[in-house]
Amino acid sequence: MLKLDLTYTNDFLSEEEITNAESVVKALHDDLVHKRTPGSDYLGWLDLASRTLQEGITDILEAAKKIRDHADALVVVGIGGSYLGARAAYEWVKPEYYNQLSKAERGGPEIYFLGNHISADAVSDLLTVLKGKQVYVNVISKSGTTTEPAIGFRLIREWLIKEYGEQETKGRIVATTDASKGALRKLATEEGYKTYVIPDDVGGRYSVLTPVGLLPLAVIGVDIEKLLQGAADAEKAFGSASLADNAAYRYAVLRNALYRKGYVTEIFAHFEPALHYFAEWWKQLFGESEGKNEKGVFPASVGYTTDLHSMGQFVQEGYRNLFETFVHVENGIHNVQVPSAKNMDDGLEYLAGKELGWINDKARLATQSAHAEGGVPNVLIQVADRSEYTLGTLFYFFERACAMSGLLMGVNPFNQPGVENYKTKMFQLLGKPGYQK
Ligand SMILES: O=P(O)(O)OC[C@H]1O[C@H](O)[C@H](O)[C@@H](O)[C@@H]1O
Repeated sequence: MLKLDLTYTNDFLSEEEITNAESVVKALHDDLVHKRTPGSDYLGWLDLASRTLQEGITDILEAAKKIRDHADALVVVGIGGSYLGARAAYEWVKPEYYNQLSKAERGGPEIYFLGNHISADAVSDLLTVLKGKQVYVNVISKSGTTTEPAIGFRLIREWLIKEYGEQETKGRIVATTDASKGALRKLATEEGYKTYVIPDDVGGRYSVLTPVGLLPLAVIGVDIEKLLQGAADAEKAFGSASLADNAAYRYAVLRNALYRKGYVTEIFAHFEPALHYFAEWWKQLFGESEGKNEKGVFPASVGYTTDLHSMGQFVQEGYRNLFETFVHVENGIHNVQVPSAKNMDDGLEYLAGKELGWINDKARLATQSAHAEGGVPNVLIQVADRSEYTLGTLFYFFERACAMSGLLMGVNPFNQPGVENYKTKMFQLLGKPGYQK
């Protein structure tokens, strides 16, 4: 399902330093599955995929088909956990220039994201692109009160009303939010929007396999059943208490052991542009889960080989507090060969006829070896391909690993109290009622 290769951590950590954690992991695993951990109200993700498959996804698929049949463009409004999972899966599964393909080639509407910033320029640029298109909106907010998506939604809703009138607009909006609380739930009820519920027991950064991710992904033709199946199978594959059998727990123990040795920054490294937003999703997952009580591994990311020409110097020789986690996709979608061009004199003829995938992989092997030599331990996680199934397994692998890692670190991996501080200060500056100094 997924291979965890520790070849390049062996010089930095002994196997004993990992197996020593066996009994602690067993105890924490017991707490996790019996819902006795800190934040145990947020453990709905543990078996979310298998439960969702059992309950069925017909309603989501039907709603998605309706939008697919009528829309030229879907605008997804959300931030953080209500944004990154869908974006990660879209970019993982679909071609890099999906929106630029013809509708027939795409098989679904274009997709755009809004509400993940407060930039007037970015909003205006999006509205320009939407002109003349049949637009549908999926607004997503668990709390229903987050400033960025609330602003984004106001703007796109006003745009829809101008284009299609009040009545028709209501049929073009789907709201994904809390079952009963929050401003978005209230508005959706008043306006009669179609709605989906984000379960109470699933936090934002663990919500990609709820309607938060499933609806927009189904609209653009991502096979959400396979995505869920991958995660459901991962529930079993990474459900064992034993470190020997559970790669997710092994990875969790490893990053804690490295952390205790001073490797306090983890760089998620990949060699495929399609994984860029997966890395962004991963950063929120680990950053919000662990970064508290003045603890936590700082999650960063790089896209190689691009960043070997920018960050590569630092990783090789800079301040030594780094370790890397490589996620390697074994089989790309396309095969491309280097063409022969004898008159170019660029020293590349020895690679004529070679596959780019093969060259990319040699670059990855060389990077892992060089960085380890430079004092950067690195972990390799190998997955088969860019299929929905594989992605589902990887989402779950990291969720499970993150929960265990945070618990090992002694923090509550399921809250994010620190995020409120900037919000309070911003509300004071904005003059929000009730927030005056
Ligand atoms: O879905 P929402 O309630 O709008 O929240 C969106 C995001 O914003 C917050 O401030 C949190 O830090 C995130 O954990 C959350 O995913």
